Amino acid sequence: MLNSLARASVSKVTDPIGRGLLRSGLTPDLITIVGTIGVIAGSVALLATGHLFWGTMVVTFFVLMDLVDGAMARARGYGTDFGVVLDASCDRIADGAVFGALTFYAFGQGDTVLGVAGLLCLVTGQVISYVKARADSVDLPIGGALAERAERNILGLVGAGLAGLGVPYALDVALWLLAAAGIVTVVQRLVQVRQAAVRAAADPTRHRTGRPAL
Ligand SMILES: CCCCCCCC/C=C\CCCCCCCC(=O)OC[C@H](COP(=O)(O)O[C@@H]1[C@H](O)[C@H](OP(=O)(O)O)[C@@H](O)[C@H](O)[C@H]1O)OC(=O)CCCCCCC/C=C\CCCCCCCC
Ligand SMILES: Nc1ccn([C@@H]2O[C@H](COP(=O)(O)O)[C@@H](O)[C@H]2O)c(=O)n1
Ligand SMILES: [Mg+2]
Ligand SMILES: [Mg+2]
Repeated sequence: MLNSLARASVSKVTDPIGRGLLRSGLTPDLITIVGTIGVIAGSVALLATGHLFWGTMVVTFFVLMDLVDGAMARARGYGTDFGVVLDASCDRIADGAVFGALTFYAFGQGDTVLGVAGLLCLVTGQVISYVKARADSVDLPIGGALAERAERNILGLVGAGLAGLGVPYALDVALWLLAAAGIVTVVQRLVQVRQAAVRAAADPTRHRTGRPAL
């Protein structure tokens, strides 16, 4: 949702940053990798150990680098196939680190209910993206959805940041909302794929190669 709504406005901020970083000799791939390592480090060292406020700050800074590598690719004039795969793979690793760390923290506190919410966020977040990737791989383009990556990161990080500031139940509310939205979004994406497949099957111009059932 935010991806389609906010992308153009966010680009007004990230595009000049991307141009500057490119001029300084850095590459989009390097920014993708540094951003991911930063998210992992912040998640493991701070979020997982209960330093929720500073963990949120550090992770947010590095998560935002994911918006800058694309801006650098645009400033350079082209993205690469490797960049597309690297960017999406690093997104999955970063998401796993954030929600894995919050889950670890919750279980470490003896809060099994919060831990289960964290696990649901972790798994549904990965599945939401996986369904889209598999649909892309069989040429079934699908549109936006309820809890895409930006929404997942914002909800998880705002919950963790507010909990770090001492707001009671902030993380519980955020993770349970996200777990519910995540489950709804998995179903929504599968329905979108089904509808796209039905449309494709009815399209006489679509090239059918036929696929061996492996
Ligand atoms: C009083 C509060 C105290 C608590 C403190 C809170 C502090 C901060 C709290 C929260 C802020 C969190 C910000 C997190 C922003 C996350 C943005 C983000 O994740 O964007 C990624 C998203 C998608 O990116 P991609 O296209 O690269 O990735 C695709 C995605 O992974 C798909 O997965 P799916 O969505 O399907 O599950 C894959 O399918 C696909 O393959 C993959 O390519 O980008 C967007 O959605 C763009 C819009 C983002 C809007 C975010 C608003 C952020 C706010 C400010 C931006 C300012 C920019 C400054 C840049 C500075 C850089 C250092
Ligand atoms: N290392 C990279 C990273 C990204 N790209 C290109 O940018 C697109 C993603 O941009 P975001 O702002 O959404 O991260 C990606 O699909 C690639 O086209 C790249 O080439 N190399
Ligand atoms: Mg990126
Ligand atoms: Mg990305």
